Amino acid sequence: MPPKRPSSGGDDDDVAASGAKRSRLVVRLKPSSAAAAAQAGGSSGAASTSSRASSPRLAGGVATDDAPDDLVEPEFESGSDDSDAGAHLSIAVGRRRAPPKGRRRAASSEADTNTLKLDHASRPLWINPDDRHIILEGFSPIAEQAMDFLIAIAEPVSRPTFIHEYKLTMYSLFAAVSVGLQPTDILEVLNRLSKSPVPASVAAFVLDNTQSFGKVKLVLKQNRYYIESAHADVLRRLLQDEVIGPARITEAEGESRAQNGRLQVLGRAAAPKRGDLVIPGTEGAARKAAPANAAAAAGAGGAQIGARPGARPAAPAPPTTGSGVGREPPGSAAGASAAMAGAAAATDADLFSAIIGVDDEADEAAALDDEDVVHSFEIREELTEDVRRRCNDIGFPMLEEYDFRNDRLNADLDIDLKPVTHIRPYQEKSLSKMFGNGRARSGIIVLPCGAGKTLVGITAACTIKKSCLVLCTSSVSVMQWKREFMQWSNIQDNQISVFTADQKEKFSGAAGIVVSTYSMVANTGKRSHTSQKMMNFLESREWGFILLDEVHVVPASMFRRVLTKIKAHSKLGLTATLVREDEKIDELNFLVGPKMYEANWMDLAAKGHIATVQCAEVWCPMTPEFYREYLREKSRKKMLLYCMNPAKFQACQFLIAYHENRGDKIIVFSDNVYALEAYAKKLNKLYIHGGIPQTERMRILQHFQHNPQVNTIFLSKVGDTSIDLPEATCLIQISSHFGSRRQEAQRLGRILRAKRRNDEGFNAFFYSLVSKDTAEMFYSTKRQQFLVDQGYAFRVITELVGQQEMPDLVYKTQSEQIEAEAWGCICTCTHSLARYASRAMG
Ligand SMILES: Nc1ncnc2c1ncn2[C@@H]1O[C@H](COP(=O)(O)OP(=O)(O)OP(=O)(O)O)[C@@H](O)[C@H]1O
Repeated sequence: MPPKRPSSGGDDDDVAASGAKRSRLVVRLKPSSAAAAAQAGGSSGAASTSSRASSPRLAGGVATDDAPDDLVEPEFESGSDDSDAGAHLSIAVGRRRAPPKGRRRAASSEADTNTLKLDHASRPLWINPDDRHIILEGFSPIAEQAMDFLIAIAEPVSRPTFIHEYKLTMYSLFAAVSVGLQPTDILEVLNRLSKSPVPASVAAFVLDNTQSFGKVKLVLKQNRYYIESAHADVLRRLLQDEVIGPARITEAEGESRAQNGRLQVLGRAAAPKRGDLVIPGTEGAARKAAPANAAAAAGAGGAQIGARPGARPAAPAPPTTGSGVGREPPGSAAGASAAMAGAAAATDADLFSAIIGVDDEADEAAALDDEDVVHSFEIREELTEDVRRRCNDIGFPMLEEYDFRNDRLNADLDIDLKPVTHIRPYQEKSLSKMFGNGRARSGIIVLPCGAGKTLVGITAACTIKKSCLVLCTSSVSVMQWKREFMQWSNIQDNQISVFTADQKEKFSGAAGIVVSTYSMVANTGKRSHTSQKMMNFLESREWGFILLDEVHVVPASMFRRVLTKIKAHSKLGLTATLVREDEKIDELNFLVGPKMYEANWMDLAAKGHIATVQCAEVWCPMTPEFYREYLREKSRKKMLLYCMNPAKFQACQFLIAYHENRGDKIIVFSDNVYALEAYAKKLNKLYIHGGIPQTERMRILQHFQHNPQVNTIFLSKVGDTSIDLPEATCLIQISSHFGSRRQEAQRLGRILRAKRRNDEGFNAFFYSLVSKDTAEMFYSTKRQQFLVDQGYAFRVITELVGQQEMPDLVYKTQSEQIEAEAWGCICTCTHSLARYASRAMG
C-alpha cells in the first residue's frame, strides 16, 4: 500500500470541529533576519492567522502554504518603532489532536523541496530528502525550541556548537508517537522550521513509520491487563488475530458480541490525562504543598499543574508570558540565565510545548469528543507475553503504561522527596515525558554523566509511590543508590534494602525498595539458600516500578531473564550513552521502551549543570628504539609498546605536575594493568586495579578525597563507572580499551560532576595521551566520536611547553630510555607481559 500523504487543500470544518487551540510565539530576530523578514513579507501589520492566503504567502508563510487557519503559520508582526527591537517573527500554533482527515499540505513534491522559502533565513532547518538527515542551525534565535522538537522526533547524530545534525529513524518516530506526538504535528512543525518544504519522501517515511507504532498500549489497571488504543479499528484488527483474539477475556464489562461472534463494542473510557498529577520536586509540587500559594496561583489560572516549563494555562486565550522556563534552585547559574531569558523565551516554549509537550491542561476542560476516548479489551494475564510478542511480530509494538494511581491492589509506598529537594528543568522535562498522561510510561531517559540521573529515578519512584526494584551494574552502585534514596527522599532505613553477594535484606512493611545488581537477579547458576530466599521474595511480588541503571550496558539476554523473573508494571532505563559498539542498542526499544528524552551535553554545560571540559589529545612521539620494535612486533606486544612509550611517561608526568600545581585532583586511567602499575610506581603515586583488595581501595580513595598530599591516583577500568569521585577535576588517559566510545564518554563523565564545576570560569580537563604513528591514533579517533558528536572539540597538542625543562623528568636521556624498566621488561619478559596484558584486557 502506498504511504498515506498529507494532501493539499482545506478542511476547515474538520479543523473547527477538532477545536484546535492556538498559542503564539514571538521571537526576536537578529537584525539580518529581521531585514530578510521585512523584505519577504513587509513588516507592517501582522498578517492575520485566521485569514487564509489563496496564493503562496510572502508574509513569512510557507511558500506553498494554503493551510487552514489552525495550522502553524509564521507571520510577521509589526515591528516596534524602536530599531533596536528589530522585527518580531510571530508564529501561531494550532495543535490538532487528530490525524488529518482532509486534504492538508505539509509536504510537497520533490520539485518543490528544492525551492527555498522566501523567508528561509529565519527558519533553522535543512532536510535532506535522500537520507532523512536534518541539519539545524544552532545559531538561530529559535534553535533551542527547534532542538527540543528534534530531540523528540529524531536521533541526534552530531551536535557541535553551530550546526547540529539529526536523523529521522524508525525508532525515533516510535519514541515520538510514544510520548503522544501525532504524525501531523511532526510534519507541520517540520514544515514550519524547514527552509524548504518537507520533501515528500520524508513525509511518507514519517507517515509510514507512525502508522502502526505507538497505537497500541498494554495497560495494567487495577491489576488487570488491557490492550488499549485510541483507534478502535486497530483493536478490531488485533482481535482478528489468531494469537491475540483468544487471549481476550470475553466477559469484560461493556462488551457485546454480534451473532457472528465479531466484536461490536470495545471497552470505552476517557483518554488518560495528566490531571492533578504532580511530579515531586517541581514548582507545581511546591504550590500544591502550600495552599495559600496554590489559591493565588489558581486565581491566575495556573493552579492545575504548572509543573512543566512553558505549560499552557487552562484559559484558551494564547498565553503571552511563560510560566517559569528554566526554573532552578535560587542562586544557581542556570536560575540566573533562565531569568534573563525573559518573556520572549517563555512564549517560545509555549509554542513548542504545544507541539512537543505531552500534557495539555486546556484539554482537561474540554468535553470528551471522539479523540478523547480510548478503546480497550482485557487480556489474560498469563498470555500477556504471547500477546506482546505477537504484536511485535505483526508490526504493532506495544507501549507499556502503568495507571499507578488506580492500582488498588499493590500497597502504596510512603515516599516523597524531601522538601528541600528541587529537580532541575531538564530533569523535570524528562519526567514530564514519562508521566505526561498521568500514567507511568515505560522507556529510557538519556542524560549526560553527572547530570543527575539518580535523582530522576528517585523522583519517578516518589511519583509512582509503589514498590520499586532498582538494578545496577555493580555492588558499589547499589550502595550509592541506597545512599541517594536516603539523601533525597524521606524513605526510612527499614523501607529500603539491598540484595548483593554480601547483603541480602528484605524491607519491612507491605511496600518498599530493593536495590540490587543485574547479575544477582539474572543469575541462572546455583544460589545459596539466602540468595534463593531473596529471589523468591523478588519473584513473588508485583513491582510497581523497576529502575534500570546504565541500561545500555546490559546484554539483551540478561534483560530478558530479568524481565521474565520480575513482574513490574513500569520500567525506566537510565543512561548517559545510548551507544554500543555492537549496535544492538535498538533492541532496548522493545525490551524496555522507547527513548523518552535525551538532553544535550553542551546545553547543560552552558547552563552550569555539568562541568565545562577542555579536551585534548596529546601526541607523544615514539622513541626510536620503541618505534623500531613496534614496527617489528605483532598484535599485543605492539600495544604494550605504545602504552609504555617513554615520551608518554614524560607527558603524563608533566601534566600531573602542572595540574597538581594548579590545585586540581587528577585521575590517570589505564586499561592496561601492567602499564598502570609501572607508571604509578615510577611517578610515585597510589593506584587501584581489580587486584587491589577492597579495604585498600577504600583507603586510597579516602586519601584522594581528603588528604591534600594525595592529589593524583591511577585507576584501571574498575573506576570507569562504579567509583564516585566528585573531587576529580582532571583526567589523563594513558591507555584505553580500543575504540569504545562509551568508555571514553563514561571517563569524561568522571569530571563532569566535579564539585568546583560551577566556580566562575572553572574548567575541567581531559587528556588522552596517544603514541604518534601507532594504531592508538586510530582507536583514539574512534573513541572520541561520541564526545565529538556531543559537541566536544579535541585539541591536538604536539608539544607540551616546558616539559623538557622539568628538573626530575623521567627517561630524559637516551640511555635511560633504553634501560627503561618497561623496555627491559618488554625485551625479556614477553610471557609474563602477555599474561598481564590478557588480564588487563579482560
Ligand atoms: N536537582 C539537583 N539539585 C542539586 N544537585 C543535584 C540535582 N541533580 C543532581 N544533582 C547532583 O549532581 C551530581 C551528579 O548526580 P548523579 O550522580 O545522579 O549523576 P549521574 O547522571 O547518575 O552520573 P553518572 O552517569 O556519572 O552516574 C550529584 O552530586 C547530585 O547530587
